[in-house]
Amino acid sequence: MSSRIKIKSALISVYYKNNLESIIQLLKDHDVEIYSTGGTQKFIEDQGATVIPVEDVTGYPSILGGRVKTLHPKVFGGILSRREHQQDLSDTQQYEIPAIDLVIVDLYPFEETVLSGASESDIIEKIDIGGISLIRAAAKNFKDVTIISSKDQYESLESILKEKDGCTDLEDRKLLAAQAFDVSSHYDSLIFNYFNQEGAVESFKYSEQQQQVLRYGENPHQQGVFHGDLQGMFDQLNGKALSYNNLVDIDAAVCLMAEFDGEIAFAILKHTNACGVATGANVKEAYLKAFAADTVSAFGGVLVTNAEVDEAAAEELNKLFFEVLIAPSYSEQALQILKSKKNRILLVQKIGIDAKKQFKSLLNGVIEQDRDLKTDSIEDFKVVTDRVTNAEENETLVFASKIAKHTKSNTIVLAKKGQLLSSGVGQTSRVDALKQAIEKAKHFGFELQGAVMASDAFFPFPDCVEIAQKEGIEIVIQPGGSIKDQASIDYCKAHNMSMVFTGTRHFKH
Ligand SMILES: NC(=O)c1ncn([C@@H]2O[C@H](COP(=O)(O)O)[C@@H](O)[C@H]2O)c1NC=O
Repeated sequence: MSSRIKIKSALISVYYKNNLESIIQLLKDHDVEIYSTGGTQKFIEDQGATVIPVEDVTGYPSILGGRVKTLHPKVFGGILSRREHQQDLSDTQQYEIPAIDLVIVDLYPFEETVLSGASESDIIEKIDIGGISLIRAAAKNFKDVTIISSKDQYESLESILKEKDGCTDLEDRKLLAAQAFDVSSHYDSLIFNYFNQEGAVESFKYSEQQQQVLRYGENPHQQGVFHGDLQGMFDQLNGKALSYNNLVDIDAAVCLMAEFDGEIAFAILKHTNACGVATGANVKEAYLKAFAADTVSAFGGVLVTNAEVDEAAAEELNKLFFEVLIAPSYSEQALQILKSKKNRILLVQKIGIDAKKQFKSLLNGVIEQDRDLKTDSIEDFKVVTDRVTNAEENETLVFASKIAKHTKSNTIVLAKKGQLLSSGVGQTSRVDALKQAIEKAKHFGFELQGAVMASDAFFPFPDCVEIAQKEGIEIVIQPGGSIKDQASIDYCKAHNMSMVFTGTRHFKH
């Protein structure tokens, strides 16, 4: 079988007409017979090309407001007929069905319409039926037909036609068919998810059309790929390619930093946990306070801030060996300083995370949950002791609870005004988490008198408040909810401590 096919006829039906001009010119140059639908036909004719209206083939006008225009045996017969199949040949001859060698479609913009907040009826009208059918038919018959299933593929069609003198090869057509089924299945997944917002149909469809191959997976002998639009979220200004672990840490860093709205903050993360977090009057101050919490763990860390990195901050940051820095922007001078290390990954974060759901593969499936979008605020506080907290203490409690929320369970966070002192992370018991936090804070020279203690989940026993009180910690924030809450409350009351309940647990597994 000769795999190279000369394109003699094309059906073009596209929503967005732009960038089609050079394709039309090429088809004209190769004397390709062009069939087309209403708006597309007009656009092509304006380019000076002759077009056969699809109505001339079907014998029907476009009806039902455009819901039916190409859906006809004379169109689909011309696409689906196998050129070397006797029965197909005699059928197409008998019914005078013209062969169509190339199909170019750009679908109605369903996703764009949903995102625009359009009404349900407008959204329904943007479900393309004829176009998707053309795409699937042409892709099925890739042995004989070339399918261009989106405006994003015009450039590749142009180069194939130029390079191969108006012809396509089997490999081209098969690859384009795979791309076509990618387009059609992605389109249908979006429609399904729109229809199944309440989850009535027990099925999971997650579709991403972009991907980035990562430096490697969790370890160098594992391969890794990110499925999604990384470039839409970050500009990488410097450094080596991102790895799987980088992305896991970057995600944790970005989620933590999203908690700090309206104040300059800086965080240093290792293996998804913060080892330094602080707010400050400027990035340099916030960084130095964050770094002070653990000058050892910061080595090789993932750093994040929510304000422009200026020269003063960059000079300090440059003294540290770190893996990744994420910021909304960098001054020219800061960039010059930070780019001095060629492997150092510098990212500009352009947008936040707007996903409402989280997914993870486990066992032989995928687990899904709502993202934890609850940030504990002073309005949530319920003081359960006689000693109440003042405004400044409340601010520190909010600060500490934000960090606890983004730290692996079990965690205990110790903080003073706008500064993480230490935390115990991912421990199998809450007491161990507290002991780890106390030891770390002391190691890095912090005085615990006046510090607050935040816990991601309730205290099952009064042991943590006892240990904390003996270290001079007098203010505690926790969700509450243990059947033994009263034991911790009684201990706090007996020792003139304050205890605040938030009512929301923040486990992070
Ligand atoms: N109904 C049909 O038979 C049909 N055939 C093609 N389309 C779509 O109509 C659009 C082009 O329409 P026009 O050329 O009239 O601007 C394309 O996005 C194409 O995918 C159709 N429209 C929707 O289903």
